[in-house]
Order: sequence, then structure tokens, then C-alpha cells
Amino acid sequence: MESQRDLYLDIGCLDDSLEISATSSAAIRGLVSPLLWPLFEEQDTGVGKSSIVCRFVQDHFDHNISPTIGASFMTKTVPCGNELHKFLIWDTAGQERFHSLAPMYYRGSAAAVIVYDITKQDSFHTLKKWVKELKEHGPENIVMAIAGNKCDLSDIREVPLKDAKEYAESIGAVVVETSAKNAINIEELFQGISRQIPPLDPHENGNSGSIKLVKPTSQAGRRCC
Ligand SMILES: Nc1nc2c(ncn2[C@@H]2O[C@H](COP(=O)(O)OP(=O)(O)OP(=O)(O)O)[C@@H](O)[C@H]2O)c(=O)[nH]1
Repeated sequence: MESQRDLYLDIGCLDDSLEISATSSAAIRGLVSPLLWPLFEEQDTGVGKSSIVCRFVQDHFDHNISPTIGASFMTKTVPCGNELHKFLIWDTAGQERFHSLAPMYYRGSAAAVIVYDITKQDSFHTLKKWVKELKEHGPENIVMAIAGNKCDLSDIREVPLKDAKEYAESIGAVVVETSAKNAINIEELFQGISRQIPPLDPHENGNSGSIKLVKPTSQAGRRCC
């Protein structure tokens, strides 16, 4: 019998954020919301956090998607072995003016997706700032996933995949290049996070098949893509 687990994910820096919460924004023993992750600088915006979440949850891509205001929230349940993982995804805004909101989302997350744009070296530098912040102020043992988005634009790439892999290995993070536009490696990104979530301990959670998860302490504006 499958048991369901709720995973809070932050996809931010996701530019950006992940807050998977890049947002997504992540979710910590139960979730991710940034994708992923938000921003220290303007280059954190527009890396594609919201587009990754929309592709994952709705299999949809909007060329004219609006910048995230505050954060938005979406969920999707996926099988993982004998369990069902419910991703509760906080997609955080990449604009600097929303940076102070990010801790509200990653604090209660099991995982964080930190997104950069492979065509913008600056966004890769910003990603490192988010990793530092997550390590200093995020939950212990948070699962970190790095998404190098817009890989459909590899002809104008500024960040070599090798650099991203070396950096991800140095911090023990999952890394994958994605394209929300062309639906490349989006499922793989979230599957990689699912595999990093420790197996359920039945003694810790009783026989109800559900898990008590930490929730974000607050929520801002929501946006539906
Ligand atoms: N070519 C290409 N464009 C993309 C991709 N993903 C997103 N975009 C475009 O990049 C722009 C920004 O996308 P968003 O998803 O809003 O980016 P974001 O990181 O959520 O931005 P903020 O909400 O401002 O933090 C939009 O014009 C998208 O259409 C991708 O995989 N490939």
C-alpha cells in the first residue's frame, strides 16, 4: 500500500530563489517551495522559476508570464517507490524588494530548488549567494537542487555545465539543466529531489500513512500561472 508524504519545497533564487521553493521553490522532510528560490540583485529575476513550476504542475509554458509578486503556491503529487510525495511548492519572487520574505518559505522546507539562467553568468553568481544563505539560515539537512534553466538557448550560454556540476558536487546538491519552454528535465529535477528525501520511518510517524510536516510561517500573495 502506498503512503503519501507531503514535501515542502522552496524554489527560488530560486534568481533566484526556489524557494522550489525554487521555490520552487523546497521542502524539507516534506517539502520544497524555490524551485528552486529569489534575489539579491535584479539578475535573480527572470531565470524561469515560475515557468519551471508551471511546467511541472500544469505541463504548460507561458511566453508572457508575469513576474512573481511575493510568492505563489502550487502542489503536485508524484510516486516515489512505494510512497507518494506531495510537493507543496512555494515559488518565490526574484526581485530584490521581496528578498526579505524568502526565509518565511525556506525555513519550513524539506528541499530548495535554486535556479539560474545558463545564458546569464550573473545569475550563477547570485545562486551561490542563495546557497550561502540557505546553509547559514535554512533548515538543517535541507535538500538542495540546482536548475540551470533555459538550456534551449545553449547557443548563447554563458555558464558551462561543467562549472555547475563542479559547484553542485562541492555542496552536495542535485544539478540538472532544464528548459521549462521545451519541457526538458523538469520531471527529472523533481524526481532527483524525491530520491534525496530520506525514507519514511514508520515508528516515527505511526500507522496513519501521513506525516506531520513543518509549514511555512506565513504566506504572501499568490499567483496562478
Ligand atoms: N527560452 C526560454 N525562456 C524561458 C524559459 N523559462 C522561462 N523563460 C522565460 O523567461 C522569462 C521569465 O520567466 P519566469 O518564469 O517569470 O521567471 P522567474 O524566475 O519566475 O521570474 P520572477 O518571478 O521575476 O522572479 C519569461 O519571459 C519566460 O517566458 C526557458 O526554459 N527557455
